[in-house]
Amino acid sequence: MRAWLLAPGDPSRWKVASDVLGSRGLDVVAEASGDCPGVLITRACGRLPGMIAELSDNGRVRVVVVVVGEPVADPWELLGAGASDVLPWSTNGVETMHTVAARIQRWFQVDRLARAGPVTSRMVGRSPAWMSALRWLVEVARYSDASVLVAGESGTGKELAARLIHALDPQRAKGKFVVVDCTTIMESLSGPELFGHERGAFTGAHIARRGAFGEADGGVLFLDEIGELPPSLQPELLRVLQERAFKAIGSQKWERTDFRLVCATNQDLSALERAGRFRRDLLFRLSAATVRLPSLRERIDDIPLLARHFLRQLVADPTPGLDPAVERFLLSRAYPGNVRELRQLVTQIAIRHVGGPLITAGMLPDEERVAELCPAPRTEGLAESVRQALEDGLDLRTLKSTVADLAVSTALTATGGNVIQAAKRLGVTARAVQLRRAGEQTR
Ligand SMILES: Nc1ncnc2c1ncn2[C@@H]1O[C@H](COP(=O)(O)OP(=O)(O)OP(=O)(O)O)[C@@H](O)[C@H]1O
Repeated sequence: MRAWLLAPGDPSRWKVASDVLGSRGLDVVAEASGDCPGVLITRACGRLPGMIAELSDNGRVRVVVVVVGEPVADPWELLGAGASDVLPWSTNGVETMHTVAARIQRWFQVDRLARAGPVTSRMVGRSPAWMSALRWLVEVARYSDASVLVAGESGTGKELAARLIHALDPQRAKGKFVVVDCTTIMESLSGPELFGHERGAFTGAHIARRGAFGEADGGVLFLDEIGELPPSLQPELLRVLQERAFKAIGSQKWERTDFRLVCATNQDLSALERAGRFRRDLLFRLSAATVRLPSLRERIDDIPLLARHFLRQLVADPTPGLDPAVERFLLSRAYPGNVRELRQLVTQIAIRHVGGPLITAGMLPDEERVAELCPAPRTEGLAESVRQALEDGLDLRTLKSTVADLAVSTALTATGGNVIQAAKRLGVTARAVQLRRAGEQTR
């Protein structure tokens, strides 16, 4: 376990810190490196956010910042710049450095699980956006018992993530994983799916049934589409979470239950809360830890990897490879349905494969092939914007430059800030992207 340690202009603190880290089994190097986590010990100053952004490669490398002297006024600024944690240097630093060492050791454990665990390997991906979500997921699942809110667009793998939390939770893995889709819960019957019911509790209740709260005892209760939970059931859920007990419908008896709650949503729950459609106290309770799964747009590097993974599942040995043209095609598509949509597309392609070592362009579904052969750029919206801009008096030069700025910033957002990928998408050099971005920032 290697970690770098910097304490600019402060050799005595560097020595104390390196002794503690060394005593905890960390191999300390005195030069920053992108290959391992690091520690920066420094006084707070205006240049600190910039330094952190550089050392952490904008959050890709984990860096603990230990601040000497006055506490930093705004630790959020440092976290925003990419620091993984910000701690004050205690009187002699020893205590602080033990905390730092424990944190770094935890990261190594998390990384090992995220990279190579038999459970995590079900979730495919290696892009920075994906790895950072996965690491956080593993950390939350393994080292806490908190309720987790998994947020992300449709098809990004939220249910898979919830199953991963169950499998990685040392306390709950042996218990059940109980799924309830909140869109199917009926308000009028006060949620028999959740509470269960006694025989004869309502018309049609011919036999007693156990509900999800009882079934999930000792395991994980996964509430999918939590934003759709009927308002009348929201205080009831909160009560069960607080009291860890519930009554089945038609029963007078309290039943104890102890489950871990994992919820998923593709909606903005804070917006629902502001609109009065979701209880604030419940929202706080559910989102003790929030894991946001990236869309496929934010992890396009993972597309070939995912496509091969699905092909392996669908076509038995020998699994065909992807012709470069097919790979290019897969990379060029938009996937509003995210990983699920990619999976469906690969399934359609696999059906057309009748043998041979490669998936070729001819195996793409017909409409996909047509789109590939005669790409028809969608320009209706663009034409309207250009008309509007000309009406507003913009000349061609300004218009061209504005469109180029927009294209670069959109491509950068879509690739999670990856200049090389953005350049590939735009068909220009990485330097051109950097220059335009720098131009934008100085304007
Ligand atoms: N990282 C991944 N690796 C492998 N398969 C994945 C990954 N993410 C998603 N999938 C697959 O994509 C499909 C959709 O995943 P899942 O149902 O978990 O998404 P979701 O976000 O819960 O969707 P929805 O919002 O529509 O409920 C599933 O077949 C799942 O196995």
